[in-house]
Amino acid sequence: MSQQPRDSAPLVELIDIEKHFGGVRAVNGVSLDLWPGEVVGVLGHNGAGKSCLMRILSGAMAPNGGEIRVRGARVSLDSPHDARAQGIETIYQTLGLADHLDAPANLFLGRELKTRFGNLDDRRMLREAREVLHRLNPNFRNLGDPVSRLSGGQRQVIAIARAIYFEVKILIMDEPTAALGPSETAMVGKLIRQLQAEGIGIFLVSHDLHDVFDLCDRVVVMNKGSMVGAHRISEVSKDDVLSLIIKGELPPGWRPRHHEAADPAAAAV
Ligand SMILES: Nc1ncnc2c1ncn2[C@@H]1O[C@H](COP(=O)(O)OP(=O)(O)OP(=O)(O)O)[C@@H](O)[C@H]1O
Repeated sequence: MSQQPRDSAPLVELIDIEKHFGGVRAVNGVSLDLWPGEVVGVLGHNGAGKSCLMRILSGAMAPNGGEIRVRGARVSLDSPHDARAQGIETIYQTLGLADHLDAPANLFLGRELKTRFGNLDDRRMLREAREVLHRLNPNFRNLGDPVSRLSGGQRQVIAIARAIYFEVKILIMDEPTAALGPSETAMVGKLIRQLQAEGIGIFLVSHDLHDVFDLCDRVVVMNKGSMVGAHRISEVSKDDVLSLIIKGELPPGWRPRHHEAADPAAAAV
């Protein structure tokens, strides 16, 4: 879990974000921040507004209102390109990999390295891909195979490597373990902790409470477009979070669990 001191600016602040579709308030005045080295779980039923909020942060959807600040400065994220320029990258559940291409080609897809003569620099892309993939997983093999032949876990490694290579600061991960078996889920968990140790902030959109309690420092819960809870993971139980997801409120008489006092960052939430 993150033990980063909280004396710097947040990596990102979403302030009073609004998104409407006709009468549907998909995102209703949501404010949320993310700090370096922090993993924040974003939870909620289908239709709660998680995807819309994350799509707004990834530049894929324009909000109707609100403000986004990256490292303290107000930004306008009019496209995924704008978001990437701010160090914000999204790994969707589908991973966005081109199945017929190999790992290096996928890592550099759309951002290929060129020689000084303007040709594709395949040798350098292979060398750099090998370096970053092996840093994440020393057992990564089959760099020349189309990624369709790789396991779900290896495919996740490529998607994460792509983010790391391009120096992402804020990573949005959409259900990263939904399609994985137990050992690959554990490997992705290890990767997430590695990213966290490098100071990357992660929004983890998930329906899996086990993953959330295993990996996240904080959890935010959305219900019908509104944020109904934002808690350090140490102060809530799974039942508390389920109550927020289902009823939009904590159980009657709720009190924070007490062992969060051991976490020095807790006081700053
Ligand atoms: N392009 C769109 N046009 C109209 N309504 C939309 C659009 N995108 C989302 N919505 C509506 O906005 C609300 C929030 O949807 P959103 O996809 O953000 O929920 P979610 O919490 O991500 O759900 P899921 O877990 O199913 O992805 C829903 O009522 C949804 O029907």
